[in-house]
Amino acid sequence: MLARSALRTIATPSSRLFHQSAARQTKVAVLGAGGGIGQPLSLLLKNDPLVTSLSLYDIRGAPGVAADVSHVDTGSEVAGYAADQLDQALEGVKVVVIPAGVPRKPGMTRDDLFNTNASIVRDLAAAIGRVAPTAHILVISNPVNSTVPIVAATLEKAGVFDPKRLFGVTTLDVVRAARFLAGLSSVSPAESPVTVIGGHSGATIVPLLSQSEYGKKITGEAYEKLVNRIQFGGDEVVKAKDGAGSATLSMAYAGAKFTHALLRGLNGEKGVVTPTFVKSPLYADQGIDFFSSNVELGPNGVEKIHEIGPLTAEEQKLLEACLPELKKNIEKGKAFVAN
Ligand SMILES: NC(=O)C1=CN([C@@H]2O[C@H](COP(=O)(O)OP(=O)(O)OC[C@H]3O[C@@H](n4cnc5c(N)ncnc54)[C@H](O)[C@@H]3O)[C@@H](O)[C@H]2O)C=CC1
Ligand SMILES: O=C([O-])CC(=O)C(=O)O
Repeated sequence: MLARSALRTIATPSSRLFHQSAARQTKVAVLGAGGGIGQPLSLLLKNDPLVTSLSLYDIRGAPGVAADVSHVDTGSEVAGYAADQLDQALEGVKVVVIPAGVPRKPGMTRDDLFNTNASIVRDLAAAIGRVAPTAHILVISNPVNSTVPIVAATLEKAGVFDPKRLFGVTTLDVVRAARFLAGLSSVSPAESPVTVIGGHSGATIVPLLSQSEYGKKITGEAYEKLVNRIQFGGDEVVKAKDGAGSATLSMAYAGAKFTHALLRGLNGEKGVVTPTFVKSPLYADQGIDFFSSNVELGPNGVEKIHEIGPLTAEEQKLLEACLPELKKNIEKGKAFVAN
């Protein structure tokens, strides 16, 4: 019986194949779905053929967003959940994306968001640990360098932490790097991918331009400017929005892009590699146990953490500036849960 339906799947055209893959029940939840990122992210996930069911939660407005998005004529089912329905929203989910929390205003650092967002993320992580302990968790809420360790420590406390299933979403840095480099090199961003390592804030964002075909051609002042723009791209948007928040649309795009990459890996596709902030052995000997580098995604989440490869003297200097700040951010997150 199983074999016959599998054969039918292979024989059907691609639109049916997507439909048939609905049988896998890849249910994705967005926590913070009513917000500036959450709304366009929900729309983009509704359009992802690998998402078969979408569960939208927020303390405000998620049922309305769900009703709206549910009319889009793609195959997935959509449900919205109100403030007191977090547990229902998490039932049976395989992937949880978290853009819940406050964004920056001009003059603030991401770390200034810690006081508000740390407890939001901790409480959501505790609910995931209770209701959906085997879900893959994608953290967007800032400061990512601290919120990811907060989720890890919360799950650890509950006895359900699996480092293969926790990801800080640093994809926007990768998206910006490719876009900015493409502009300088007069090529399409698809031709100018850049690996970005470290964390997700200012000096902790380390683009490895020397490992990119077009990036290695950028030198001198142009190199300094490009690195600075990648590291402080978030500030560019915060300033332009002038008090109305930070990146939402490009972040929704980046969040949907990373979610799709993870779903491809979970579905067994080989060779899906992208930077993400995970529990990592790369600098653990220096007390830095979370780090973003290229990670291969597979059926269990993190399949393989890649080495960072050869660095130029300039990149080595960037990394030296990154590590102490990243360490402080990680320790702050851990201490919040421990105390
Ligand atoms: N990782 C990254 O690259 C990026 C991260 N961000 C971060 O994403 C977060 C969200 O940004 P925006 O969507 O612009 O903010 P927003 O204020 O527009 O939306 C946040 C949403 O979270 C909801 N929320 C608050 N507490 C909640 C809780 N306990 N449970 C569920 N939902 C809750 C709010 O009701 C709101 O709808 C911020 O922390 C921001 O700094 C933003 C851009 C890029
Ligand atoms: O800059 C911010 O606060 C939001 C963010 O993380 C980004 O755009 O990279």
